[in-house]
Amino acid sequence: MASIESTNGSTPHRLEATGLCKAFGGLQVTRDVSLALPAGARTALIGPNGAGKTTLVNLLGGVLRASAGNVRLDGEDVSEWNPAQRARSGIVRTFQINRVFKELSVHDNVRCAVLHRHGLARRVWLSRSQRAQVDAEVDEALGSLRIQGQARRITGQMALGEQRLVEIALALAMKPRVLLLDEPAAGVPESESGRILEAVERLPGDLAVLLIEHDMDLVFRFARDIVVMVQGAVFARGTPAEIAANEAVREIYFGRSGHAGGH
Ligand SMILES: Nc1ncnc2c1ncn2[C@@H]1O[C@H](COP(=O)(O)OP(=O)(O)OP(=O)(O)O)[C@@H](O)[C@H]1O
Repeated sequence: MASIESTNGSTPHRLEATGLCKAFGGLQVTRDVSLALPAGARTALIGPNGAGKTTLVNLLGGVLRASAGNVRLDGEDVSEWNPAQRARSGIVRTFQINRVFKELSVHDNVRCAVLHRHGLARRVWLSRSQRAQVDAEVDEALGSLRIQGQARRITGQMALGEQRLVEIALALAMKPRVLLLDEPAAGVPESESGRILEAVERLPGDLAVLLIEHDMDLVFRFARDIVVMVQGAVFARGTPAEIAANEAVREIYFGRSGHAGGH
């Protein structure tokens, strides 16, 4: 795709949301939110329960339509695109809940995603070169998370933390330009969350990643930028050090003696 320059003449951001608004009935849950993720972004979105994080991810991924504002991918306006169109173009998300096929092997789960991306999901027969290409892409997705050794395991028999890695592998098999990681550590026992952190730390360098997460250890170890949402609006943004030192964030979000101060 040709590079489309933003209005100030610079290279466009991978993902740029401008002035997003959303209401459910009379409840305004997204208030004029703007967010820019350059290539290689490692941004965490945090905020108390009900702050509007999931709604924002749904607006970025196309599950919800904004009542105002727009979303651009590498400069192209994708605001009217549905989730499938956005995913095919590179805005890929994982979900808080498990979306893997539990009865399939890890390899076959990821293979489904690769076939889907190539429009081959309904094909009964693949040529030898298509099979080789699909298998190579499955190996690449598993390899980038270092779970190629688990390829033959039945996904439903794996620990929850390992299943989350399979989910991230499914997302990587879609060849994302922007990855929206929705609470990858949710429900995962602490003993396994280290593996999730290792995996997200190894994501491809040029991928723009937005992590929504309540686990502050993961957030502060992963993020180079943090966006804090409160009541549907961006309350603060900055580096982890800036957010940790932000007294208003500590009071509103973490509580006076909150966790952020410890990092
Ligand atoms: N489909 C919906 N209809 C009505 N209200 C909704 C809907 N989805 C979300 N909300 C409301 O919008 C607000 C923001 O919810 P959202 O799930 O985006 O917050 P969140 O920051 O992701 O919370 P959590 O951290 O608990 O997941 C909440 O008050 C929620 O009740």
